[in-house]
Amino acid sequence: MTTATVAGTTGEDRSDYTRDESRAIRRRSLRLLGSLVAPLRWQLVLAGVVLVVSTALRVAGPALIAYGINQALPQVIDHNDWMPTIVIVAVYLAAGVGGAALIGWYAVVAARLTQAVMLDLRKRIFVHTQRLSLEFHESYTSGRIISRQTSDLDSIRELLDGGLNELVSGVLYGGFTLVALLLLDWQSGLVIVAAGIPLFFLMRWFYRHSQRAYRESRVVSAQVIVKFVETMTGIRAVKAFRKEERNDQEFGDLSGQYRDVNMRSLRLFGTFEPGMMVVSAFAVAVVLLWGGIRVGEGSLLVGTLLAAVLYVRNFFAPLQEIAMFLNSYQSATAALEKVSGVLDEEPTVPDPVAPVDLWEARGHVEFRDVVFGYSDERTILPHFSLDIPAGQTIALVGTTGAGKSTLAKLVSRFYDPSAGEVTLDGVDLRALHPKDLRRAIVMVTQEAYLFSGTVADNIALGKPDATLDEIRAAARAVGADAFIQRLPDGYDTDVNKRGGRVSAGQRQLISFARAFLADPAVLILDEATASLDIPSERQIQEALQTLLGGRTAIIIAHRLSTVAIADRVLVMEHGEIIEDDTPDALIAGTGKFAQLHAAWRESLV
Ligand SMILES: Nc1ncnc2c1ncn2[C@@H]1O[C@H](COP(=O)(O)OP(=O)(O)OP(=O)(O)O)[C@@H](O)[C@H]1O
Repeated sequence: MTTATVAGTTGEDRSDYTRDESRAIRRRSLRLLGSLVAPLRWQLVLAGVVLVVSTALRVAGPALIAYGINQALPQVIDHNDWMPTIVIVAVYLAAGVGGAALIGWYAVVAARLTQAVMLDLRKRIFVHTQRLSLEFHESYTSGRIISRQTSDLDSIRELLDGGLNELVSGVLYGGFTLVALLLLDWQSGLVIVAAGIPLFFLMRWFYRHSQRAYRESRVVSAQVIVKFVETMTGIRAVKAFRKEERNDQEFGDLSGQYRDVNMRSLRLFGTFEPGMMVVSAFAVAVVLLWGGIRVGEGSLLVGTLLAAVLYVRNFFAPLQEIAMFLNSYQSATAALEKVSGVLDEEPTVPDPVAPVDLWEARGHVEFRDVVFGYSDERTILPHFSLDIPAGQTIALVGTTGAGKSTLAKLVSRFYDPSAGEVTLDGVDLRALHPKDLRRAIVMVTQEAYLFSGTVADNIALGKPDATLDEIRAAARAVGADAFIQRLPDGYDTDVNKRGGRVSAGQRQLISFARAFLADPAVLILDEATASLDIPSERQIQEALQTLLGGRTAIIIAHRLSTVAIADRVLVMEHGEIIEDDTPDALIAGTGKFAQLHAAWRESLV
């Protein structure tokens, strides 16, 4: 089981994991890797066989040279017999060309495997993060998600593309070389075995230190991306509040930190690689010296000594590659840890296992003794009950932070209550299939987000199979048709192109058309008309009347003028309803709403 302190994305920004936490994270990463390669196992086996055969052919080279010098050459010198030499040369060539061809084939197979794994992982991250609940996205910034999808995936690809191949082929090559050397001249083979001791310690030292450095590097790299994305997405606020200089400073600090962490890991590499070269030089020197003495004594043939020297050198060459692997491995495991954390997150509003059918909702919404808080520390709605009959229009008013948007989020099931239930036509929202829920309940938010594409595409979001006539009818109903007609390409205007840019009020109208087309039983409206000028507000009030007709509506009313179209007004404070009546009755009374209304009327004169 995953340790709670590092479950999912918890503790993601730390780099000081305990042994148990490290183990839990490693297990999670391996599980992910396993699930990625499982469907490709037969291709992996094929790649493995190709690699073993090609490595064996490559390792045969020095042994063939030794044979040629020791056995075939004397035949030429003593008997002018070229046959053995020709045979050896032919075999040597065949092994070389065969090994090269197989390596070429292996490279293609391995690349195909890598691309398959990357495709799967990329899609999984997208599908999964999109599925995660709003709660996750509200705390895990988009910058961090971008960093998972970009730099982390790149590190993993680098590992699979280069590193892993190098490790497997390096280990195989080293192993085969050692066996060949032991068979050819066991005394030289022992030199390699002895060199293994300092090599082991050197590798362990490098691995331990670089693991930490790479983890830190991933954390800081994500912070750099988060800062960048946050600044660019909030560029209007940045400019409005002249935050540029402070941002420059903060971004500069983070980038400097990123450079320092990278320098640290590169410096480790700067000690590790020369260390290996020294061990390699000593090993070759010892084999050459000891072999030379034995050749002098007549107990070793020159060809064997040459092959032994070649083998020792060849043995160390892939070790450099393995060091490269450790480098990309550290970076990729740190990335894999983060990615596996995101993929381990579960939606906090899970889909029902056995959904209740609700094809045609009437729109009766009820809060039954609901308790809700965004965290355990603070309750926003303490024992909240509310009954909204089908077809009623509710206006929610109240001080800022009273819990109006929270109510809306619960009705949309962006969150689930911690106790009690929210029902639609008597069915707990948790039991509804997401498709039924989204068809029955639509929330129009303040931001009225437009996706890239045409105006028609944006309206059609409400009903993907809508015809252009339906789209136009919806736009006409909410009074959006006139301005859309005036856009450069009418309904086909690209909203992201300069000429297609629409104003805040027009955006709001497009999102009304979208909701009208969706025709939900329950419409929630986070009504943000505060920024609109009076003519467009009037236009929007008219659009609202059309939009709300014949359905249950919950309007978070920021402007008291909206309240007039409601059947019922709820005044909220600290997560409770303090007044609940028709607008006229409330205005005639002496309560909070009457005071608010009186103050508002005065402000109009
Ligand atoms: N995602 C969140 N995480 C934690 N707390 C939150 C979150 N969203 C809102 N809150 C808190 O819940 C309380 C109710 O917020 P809510 O947005 O429902 O108020 P509201 O009545 O809609 O306010 P406003 O009129 O300003 O939009 C506030 O105290 C707010 O700090």
